[in-house]
Amino acid sequence: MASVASDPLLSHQIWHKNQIFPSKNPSLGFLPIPCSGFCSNPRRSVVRAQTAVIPVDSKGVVAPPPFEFDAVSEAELKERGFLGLRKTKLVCTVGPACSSLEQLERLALGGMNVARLNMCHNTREWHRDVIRNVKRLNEEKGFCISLMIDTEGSQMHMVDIGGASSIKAEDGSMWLFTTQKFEGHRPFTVQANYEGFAEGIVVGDELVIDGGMATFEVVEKVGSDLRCKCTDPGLLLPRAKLTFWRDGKLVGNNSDLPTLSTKDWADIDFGISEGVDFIALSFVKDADAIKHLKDYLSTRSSELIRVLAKIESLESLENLVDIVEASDGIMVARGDLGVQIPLEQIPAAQEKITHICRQLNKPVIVASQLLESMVEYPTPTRAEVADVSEAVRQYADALMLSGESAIGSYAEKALSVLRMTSGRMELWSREENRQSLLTQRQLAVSLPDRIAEQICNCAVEMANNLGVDAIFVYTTHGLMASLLSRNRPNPPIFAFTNKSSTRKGLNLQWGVIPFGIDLSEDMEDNIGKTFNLIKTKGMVKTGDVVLVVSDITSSHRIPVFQSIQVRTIA
Ligand SMILES: Nc1ncnc2c1ncn2[C@@H]1O[C@H](COP(=O)(O)OP(=O)(O)O)[C@@H](O)[C@H]1O
Ligand SMILES: C=C(OP(=O)(O)O)C(=O)O
Ligand SMILES: [K+]
Ligand SMILES: [Mg+2]
Repeated sequence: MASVASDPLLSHQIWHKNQIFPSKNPSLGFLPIPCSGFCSNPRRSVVRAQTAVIPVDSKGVVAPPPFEFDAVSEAELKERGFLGLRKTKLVCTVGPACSSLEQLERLALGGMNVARLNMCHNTREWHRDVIRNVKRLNEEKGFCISLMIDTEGSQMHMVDIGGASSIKAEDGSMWLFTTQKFEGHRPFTVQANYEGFAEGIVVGDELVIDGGMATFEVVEKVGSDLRCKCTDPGLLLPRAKLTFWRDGKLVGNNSDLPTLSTKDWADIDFGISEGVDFIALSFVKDADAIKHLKDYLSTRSSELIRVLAKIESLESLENLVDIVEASDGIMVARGDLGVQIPLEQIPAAQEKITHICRQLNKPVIVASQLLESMVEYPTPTRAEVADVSEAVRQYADALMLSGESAIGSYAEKALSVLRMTSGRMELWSREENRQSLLTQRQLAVSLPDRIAEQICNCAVEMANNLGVDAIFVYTTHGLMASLLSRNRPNPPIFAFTNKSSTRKGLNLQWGVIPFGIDLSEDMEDNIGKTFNLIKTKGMVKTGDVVLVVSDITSSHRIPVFQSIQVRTIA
């Protein structure tokens, strides 16, 4: 079994500055683990990952790999032991600052599990190149990075401001908010993107820019335009969001805007044709849009594409449980949520959303402004580190970088802050045995599903009590793996699946390391085969103790449907 002393996280109780921050002393590394292999800058890499060997036959034809694993998890396991494996998953938004093959590779080595493409920005051709780069890295270098597209959605916002990066609105200044189209910039005039933006708005209403960057009062309606006086000075940024408030409540026409615009559907078709793994739906209002998109995907794509609902509007909060039930996962999109609800309500909303997701067994991503200052600066604020820690303490499945990776100067470093901070908080939660404090409501209704759920709950209790090194689960659609993950066990969950979409989907789930492998009907055969492969790769060794959970039909001679076994690696 992995001893405490062999676990770098456990044996180094004191947070060492050089784990995140580059030392001024060049002899002290950026990270505790030196880099070898294909990373060019040793100060920037996290783990040694070896290039996967793709079998090629005598005619040069590439054979399907018999066993797909994640080179980064493999390296992390060898370096840090079972308990040192990171459980919280990391999502990076890919933008111009990190889109080259080399930059993506560095993010992959830094622990990126999912690459997110925000379809609000850039062209489809640009996104296609990124998708192909990520797939190439997966194939050639043995990474397991899933791909997510995030729809633009419909929202009221200002259009560009004639190329300016911002405009100052002074206290008491008068402005026209208009739907007229014009090129360039006109003083004290702002173009809104949506013709009906002023419908239902009355004199005296408050117009808030970007959730509080500046505030105006509506003083006159001029046709479909609004004349407004600045009451709280501030900055207007390109595409700044517009919301109207009356008596402390949101008013206006956002709800008339479709969840999926024509452009969104075209982006979704693009995602299907490029074979993405997740589609994140912006400004979801209710479960209907999710169901509609899932139906559409089931007829258009042979592989399962998972649909994530972004909770970023008042309406989505009102229909939260239905939305969580209908979707394959959730993103707490705090950027726009902070435009639609008062900022001080976001922490409670986040905690509630993460809790409901765990109860309903859906993965949840906490997103936006986690390390916002790192877009410009090489160190995070203490408050940002505390925010990241809080999301990990709440057992969110994943954390997301937005501008920090898309346009920031310190993408890899921001990723390493997420990695080190989450590792630290996971260790603390284990030491405090915090997962046992969380009671779970029963999910399943049918007897087979209830059995699966109970097996997973018991398996995790056993795994924690026995202190096993790892949990192995054999799963076709990922249900058993996700039910194990839901219990947030101490040991890592190695999930073996024969479906590529299951492997990429499980990538977003807390504590799950997915492997691709051919599974047979014979469970003993599967167990023997995976033990051998994992041992050959040096990921387990003789004497390691593994708790094995399976839900795949065994051979006709021994029809085992679900089982828990504790095995020692021979
Ligand atoms: N594909 C891209 N091309 C260009 N810029 C991008 C891209 N993706 C993201 N960005 C930039 O990164 C910033 C942060 O990304 P994100 O949070 O996803 O978007 P937004 O700020 O629009 O909500 C964006 O404001 C945008 O400036
Ligand atoms: C993640 C978010 O969505 P987007 O970046 O697409 O606005 C958000 O609003 O927090
Ligand atoms: K978006
Ligand atoms: Mg948003």
